[in-house]
Amino acid sequence: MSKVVVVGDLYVGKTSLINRFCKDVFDRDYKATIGVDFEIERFEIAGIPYNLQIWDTAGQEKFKCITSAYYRGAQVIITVFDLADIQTLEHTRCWLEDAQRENEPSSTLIFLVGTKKDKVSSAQCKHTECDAIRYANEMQAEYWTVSAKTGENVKEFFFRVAALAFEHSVLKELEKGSGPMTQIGTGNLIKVEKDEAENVKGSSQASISCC
Ligand SMILES: Nc1nc2c(ncn2[C@@H]2O[C@H](COP(=O)(O)OP(=O)(O)OP(=O)(O)O)[C@@H](O)[C@H]2O)c(=O)[nH]1
Repeated sequence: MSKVVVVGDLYVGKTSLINRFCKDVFDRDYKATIGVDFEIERFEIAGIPYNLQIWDTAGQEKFKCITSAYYRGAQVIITVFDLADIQTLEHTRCWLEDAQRENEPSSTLIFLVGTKKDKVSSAQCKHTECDAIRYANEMQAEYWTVSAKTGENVKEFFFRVAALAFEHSVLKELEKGSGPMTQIGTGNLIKVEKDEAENVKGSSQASISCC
């Protein structure tokens, strides 16, 4: 299982992104997240059960002292901004710094996600993308654009997160040098050898599924 924390300004669409993926729903009414909330999503990667524990955090400043307590132990940080509001992109650096402060920077996977793609024209999206890619490079993040309203790219995005988190876990177990038998995923004791781990990247995406 990997812990995923989703951070970003209020109203950018963090809850909507998670709800679209985990529950396949979209609510046009805004209900601010109070503190934190989480969902566990089950995947099967290369035949191995693997879970993501996805933490939704409040974007409102007044909850920061609560939410930051939940950043610790994250393997994945998803920094979210609204494609229709460039200021929220500028704030992603601070959100990432806050989340990384609680973690070992080299041990986290980072994603930069522009939401509400349905609200912007393709010209506006491309324009914002130039800045967003620059931010993503600085953050060493992978950049995605999604719409929770239409569902565009949402599944693809989370499947990618799961595949990379799984790969990361396998490689970390190998680095620990805990021997050829290692526990990955939920409940299955699998034998991971270096050659197999190196193949995970290619194979996991091809055979990933959500339970
Ligand atoms: N058109 C459109 N609206 C969206 C999309 N995603 C979210 N929204 C709307 O944006 C508003 C805010 O969404 P939330 O998901 O609650 O935002 P949040 O980032 O979780 O906000 P906090 O909980 O305050 O941090 C809601 O009214 C959503 O319906 C999207 O992809 N397209």
